[in-house]
Amino acid sequence: MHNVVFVLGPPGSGKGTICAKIQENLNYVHLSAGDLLRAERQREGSEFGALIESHIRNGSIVPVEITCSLLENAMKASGDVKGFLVDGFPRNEDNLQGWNKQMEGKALVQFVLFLSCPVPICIERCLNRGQGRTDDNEESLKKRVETYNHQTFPIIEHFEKSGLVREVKSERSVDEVYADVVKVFEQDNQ
Ligand SMILES: Nc1ncnc2c1ncn2[C@@H]1O[C@H](COP(=O)(O)OP(=O)(O)OP(=O)(O)O)[C@@H](O)[C@H]1O
Ligand SMILES: Nc1ccn([C@H]2C[C@H](O)[C@@H](COP(=O)(O)O)O2)c(=O)n1
Ligand SMILES: [Mg+2]
Repeated sequence: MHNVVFVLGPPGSGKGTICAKIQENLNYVHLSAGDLLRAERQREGSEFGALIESHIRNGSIVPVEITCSLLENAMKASGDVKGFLVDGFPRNEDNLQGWNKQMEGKALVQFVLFLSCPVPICIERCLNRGQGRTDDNEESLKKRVETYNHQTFPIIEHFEKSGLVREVKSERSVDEVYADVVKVFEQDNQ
């Protein structure tokens, strides 16, 4: 049974940055759904490359059959670990239903780490990110924020109903955000 922490928040809220620090210090394995999709997009012979690129540019969400299989394969390849940080997933109802169907009996969701951050700050961070992403531009970001507000935030509200959400405000410095994230993991592991 894989232990899983979902990490959600608007684009640019710091999910990847914080997950990298958790992986380094708290023995969780960071799986970014976005990174896995970008790798699949580039994979020689992938039948999904064009589809993935179109969704990424459009800020829309790739069908869960593709994303969830990439996540499950990555978990299987990681062997026996303390747990997984599943970054940027589930991002919509299709993701959630697909996860429940494919991962039933295989994964236990400990909690959802929600990095909340005002959208203008998020957009500024993405525009200054400098990683050459095809979706770090005004047009894609507008659509990504729309997707977050209308499709992803309802998923956070779904988990909130079960008391699984741990919100950390992430407009502060990385160190301040991370200090509070460590407290969340410490409280959960008590
Ligand atoms: N607390 C912070 N303060 C200032 N800059 C930050 C903070 N956290 C992350 N950043 C910077 O903001 C940018 C976006 O961070 P990151 O890639 O971690 O966000 P994300 O939530 O994974 O975004 P996306 O959903 O687009 O992948 C990066 O350039 C990162 O260095
Ligand atoms: N569950 C997911 C996660 C990501 N994607 C696509 C669409 C996102 O805008 C893009 C980038 O994700 P990020 O690196 O910003 O977390 O990847 C998706 O379709 N489904
Ligand atoms: Mg990210």
